[in-house]
Amino acid sequence: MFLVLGLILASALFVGLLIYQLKFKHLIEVTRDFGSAPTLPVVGHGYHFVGKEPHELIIKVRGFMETYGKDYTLKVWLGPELNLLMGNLKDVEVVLGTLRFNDKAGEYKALEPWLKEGLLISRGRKWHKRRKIITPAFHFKILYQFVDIFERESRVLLKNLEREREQQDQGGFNLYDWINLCTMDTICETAMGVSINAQTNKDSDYIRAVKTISMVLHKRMFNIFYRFDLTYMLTPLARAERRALKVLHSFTEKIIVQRRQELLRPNSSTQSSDDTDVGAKRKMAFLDILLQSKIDDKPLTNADIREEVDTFMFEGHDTTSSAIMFFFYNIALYPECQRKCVEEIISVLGNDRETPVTYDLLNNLHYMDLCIKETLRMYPSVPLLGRKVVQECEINGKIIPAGTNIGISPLLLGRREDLFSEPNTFKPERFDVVTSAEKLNPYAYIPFSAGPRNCIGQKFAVLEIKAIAANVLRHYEVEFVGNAEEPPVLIAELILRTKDPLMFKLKQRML
Ligand code: HEM
Repeated sequence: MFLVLGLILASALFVGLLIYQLKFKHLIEVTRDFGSAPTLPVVGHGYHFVGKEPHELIIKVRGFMETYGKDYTLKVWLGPELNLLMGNLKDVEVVLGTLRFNDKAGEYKALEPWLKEGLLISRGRKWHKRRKIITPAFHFKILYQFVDIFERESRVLLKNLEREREQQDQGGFNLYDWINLCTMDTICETAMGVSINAQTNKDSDYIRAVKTISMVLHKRMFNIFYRFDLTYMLTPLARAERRALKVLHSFTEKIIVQRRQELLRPNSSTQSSDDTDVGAKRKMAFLDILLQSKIDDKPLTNADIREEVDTFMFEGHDTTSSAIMFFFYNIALYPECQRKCVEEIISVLGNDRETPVTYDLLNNLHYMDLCIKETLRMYPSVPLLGRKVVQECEINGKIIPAGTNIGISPLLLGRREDLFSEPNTFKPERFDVVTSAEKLNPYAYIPFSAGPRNCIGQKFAVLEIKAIAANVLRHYEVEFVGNAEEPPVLIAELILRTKDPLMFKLKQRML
């Protein structure tokens, strides 16, 4: 009996050692010199994070980087998974500035059921070909006509805000929810050419499904029980996700089929005759461009198009609403900046609040540009970028083993004192290339990432933020309700959030 038990134990030990020898010994050896917090066998650094609230994680990781990071590099073992947080700008440049690190880290996996292999997650040749055909969809001619949609949807937002203003009490109200519905309407119309009227019907199946997916992404990120597919699949949350996905996918699919049929009709209003005509006709949605695109001489299938349209829906609304909310938060805290924004809006758009914003007018809002840049430095909508190392490689003399997840944080970089003076103070002028003495390293300021895999929607996003912010500021003085001395407690999900909603009060502005 004891002999059998002994043999089983010895075999288990032998297998364990063999796995260690084959898989981990090399990893441990080559990464020995990286900075690291105290670690335990098997769980690695995992025990530091167990039982922590989502908002405590940023504080913990930032503290580890400050205490244990070497050359702004920190090693974090989560069980058998090796993660490297990188903050050395030369390393950041290698990772983001080249196509060697084109694969996304494990964190993005939770998005796959919805986005499949859309541009954000795809890699290699597929990513390259898709990026090439999607790039013209962000041509200025296309963006030009989208400003009409930004204008129209921000007017609906104003109606909702006016109702809130009339009812608001001392506690103010949660501005984010309304902005989020507005950006949802905007992206739906620009991506698919249809309106879901989220701002007037926030209980539609589609909106509820998007909210469910956001909740799923949050839980999968922070709850260890939901992290592994095998255990996750059996939970009620996974069932809720499957139901939501059915709603989201069938909605996009239906629109694609309809638009395809419309485009086949002779004299279709969105049909363009040649490549250069992209956007020349009115109301060309991203979807129309994808329907007319070819890869290797073949048109894209409905499934191909769906993953890209769904990617726009995901990347194109929470990111911008997070940025708009933090923009209002900052200019509410710094009334002088709010005053300058309004002064500029009046000088560019005039005194008549009904004058619609246009592409050219928005491009003349230079001070607002600086405020948006500074907002995204302090509160980048995407707080962490992740890449997977496919083959062992060297980055500036550091050996990085295959399988490592590399994390680069626009949030941590944006708050570094050695990169930005007074990093916790809102100073839009630092981005003024004419007057500012601060020299900016392009890899220190990366809210839209950098290099070939940067945000394809950057210009779209800035135009939309400006359109919404300008229309709101023309009508209202924005006031933050809360303790202005205490910075908001942040949660670094896929999109940056605050632990508690930021509350605002609006006052009618006298022009
Ligand atoms: C303030 C708003 C926005 C911010 C801060 C932002 C930021 C980012 C960042 C940091 C990435 C790189 C992600 C990574 O490497 O993991 C990215 C990628 C992407 N963004 Fe944005 N984004 C914004 C708005 C938008 C909008 C409005 C759209 C579409 C209409 C969009 C579409 C995309 C797409 C498709 C990608 C993937 C690009 C690729 O991998 O080739 N984004 N964005």
